[in-house]
Amino acid sequence: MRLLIVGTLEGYITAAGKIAMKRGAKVSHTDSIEGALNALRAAAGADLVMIDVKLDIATFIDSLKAERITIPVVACGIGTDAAAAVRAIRAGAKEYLPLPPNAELIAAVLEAVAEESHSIVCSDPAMIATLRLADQVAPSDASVMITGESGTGKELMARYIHRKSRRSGEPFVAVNCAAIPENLLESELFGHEKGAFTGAVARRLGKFEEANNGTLLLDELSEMHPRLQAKLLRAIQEKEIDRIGSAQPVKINVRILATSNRNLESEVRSGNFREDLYFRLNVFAVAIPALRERPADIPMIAEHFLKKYADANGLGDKTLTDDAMLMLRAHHWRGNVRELENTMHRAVLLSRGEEVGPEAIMLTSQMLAPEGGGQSSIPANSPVANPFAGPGGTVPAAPYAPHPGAQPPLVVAPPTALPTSYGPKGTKGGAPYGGGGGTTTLQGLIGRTVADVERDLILETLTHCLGNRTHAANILGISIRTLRNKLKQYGDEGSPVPAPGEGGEQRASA
Ligand SMILES: Nc1ncnc2c1ncn2[C@@H]1O[C@H](COP(=O)(O)OP(=O)(O)OP(=O)(O)O)[C@@H](O)[C@H]1O
Repeated sequence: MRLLIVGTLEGYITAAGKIAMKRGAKVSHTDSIEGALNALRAAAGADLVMIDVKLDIATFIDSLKAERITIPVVACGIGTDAAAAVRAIRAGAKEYLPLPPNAELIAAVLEAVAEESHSIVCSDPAMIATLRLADQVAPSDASVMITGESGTGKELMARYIHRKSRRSGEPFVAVNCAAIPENLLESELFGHEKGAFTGAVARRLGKFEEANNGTLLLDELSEMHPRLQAKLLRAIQEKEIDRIGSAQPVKINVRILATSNRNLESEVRSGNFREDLYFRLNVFAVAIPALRERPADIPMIAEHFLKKYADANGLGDKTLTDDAMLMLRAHHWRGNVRELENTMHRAVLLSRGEEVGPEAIMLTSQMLAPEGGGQSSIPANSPVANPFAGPGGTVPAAPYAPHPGAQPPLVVAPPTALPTSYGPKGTKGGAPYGGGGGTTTLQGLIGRTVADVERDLILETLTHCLGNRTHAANILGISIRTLRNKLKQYGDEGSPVPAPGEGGEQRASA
C-alpha cells in the first residue's frame, strides 16, 4: 500500500504518516497539487491520496480524470467542518477524515482501499472450497505453491494469503521470475554489493531483504534457471542469503509463496526443476480452477468488472442483458478471469446506453479453439458469439461506431490505426493480431528478433495509449504486471518509456 499525502494536513502530516506506516503503508509527501500530479505522472505510484481539504480538490480530481489516473482520494481537514467535507465529497473525494488523525479511522480507510483493489470475487462452490483451503493455510508460515492456468488469479490468491496471515502488517513483495532475465534475477532476488560486477555502482538490497518479516511471492517460478534454483534452495533452507559480491550472509525471515502455470511435477520429472526445491515449496498446494470449471463465478465477476470499468470511465450504471450474459456463460475463457476482465472493459466502452448487449461483447479468443477440439456452445463465427467476428471468428479492423465519450481505439484499435512502424525503420504497419495480417507486413519483420519487435510493439502501443499502462496491457493482451516488468527492462536498457499521460519522449521509470 503506497500512500501519497498532499498538502500540510494542518500540520498533522507526521502523525498521519506514522499511523499509515505502522499499518504497512509506504508514505510519500508533496506540498502541492502540481507536485502530486508530477509524482503520479512519473509513475511514482500510489494506491491512495490523502489531501488537505484546503487545497483545490475539485481541480485535482478533474486533472486525475483528464489524465486517466485512477486513484482514490481522501480529504482531510480540522475537526468536523461539515461544509468543507461536503465540498470535498462533491468534488469526488471518497471520504473525509477529520484531523487530528485517528489511528483506527486511517487503518479502516487503508484496509478498505487494499480490499477494494485486491478482492477475490466468487460464488462457485469450486472456488469457495479453494478459498477455504487458503484460509486454512494462511496463518501458518509454511510455503504455499499456487497453481492454475494463466489469468486464474494466482497473484490475487497470494495477496489474499498474505492478508490473512500473521505477516499482513509486513511487506508483500512479488517478483516475476519469467519477466526478468536470468543474469538480473539473481541480483533482483539477493541484491549485490557495490562493485560486485560492472555497473554495480552502489549496494542494492534484493527482494528477499525487502520482504524481510513479510511474504515474498515468486511468480512463475517454473521459469527460474536451475543455477538460481540452487541458490534459492539454500536461502530457504538456511534462512539466509548472500548478496552478490559479499562473503557475509544476511539472515532473513521471509515466507515464500510461489506460483506456476506449468505442471511442476512434470517439470521435475523432465529434469527442468529441482525435486528438493519442489518439495520445499510445495508444503501446501492451492490449485485455482480454470474459470470454465467454476461457471457460477462468470456472472458475478462479469458484473464486478462492469461496475469497476463503468465507474472508472465515469459512464454511470450499466447492466448486462440476458443475451450478453448467455454469451459470457457459453464462452470457453481460455484466458480465464483476465480475459473476462478485458472483455468487460471493452464492453463498457463499446456499449451505448445503460444496457450492455451482445453487440458490445467481443470475445477475442474465440479464434483459439479449446484444447481437444471442444467448442463453446455458441459457434465462434456465429453473429451471436461475436457480432464483429469475421471468418473464423476473428475481429475485423474497425467495425464499431463508438458512442461519444468512449475511447474504443484504446481498446480495440486495429494495428493499422496505431501511429507506428513495427517493421524495420521506414516500413509501416504489421499485424500481429488475428485477422487481416498479410504476408507483406510479416515479411517486413523478417531479419528482426522477436524481442526487438516485441519491444517496438509494446512501446508504440503505450505511446498510442498516452502512457496509460492499463489500457496498453489490455490492448496487448498481457497482464499489467508483465507490462511493467517489460517497461522497466526497456528503461534500464535505455529506451525512452512514455510516462502516464505522455504520448512521447519523456523517460519514466516503469
Ligand atoms: N476472483 C477474482 N475476482 C476479481 N478479480 C480477479 C479474480 N481472479 C482474477 N482476477 C483479476 O484477473 C486478473 C488476473 O489475475 P492474476 O494476475 O492474479 O492472475 P495470474 O493467474 O497470476 O496470471 P498469470 O499466470 O498470467 O500471471 C487481475 O486483474 C486480477 O485482479
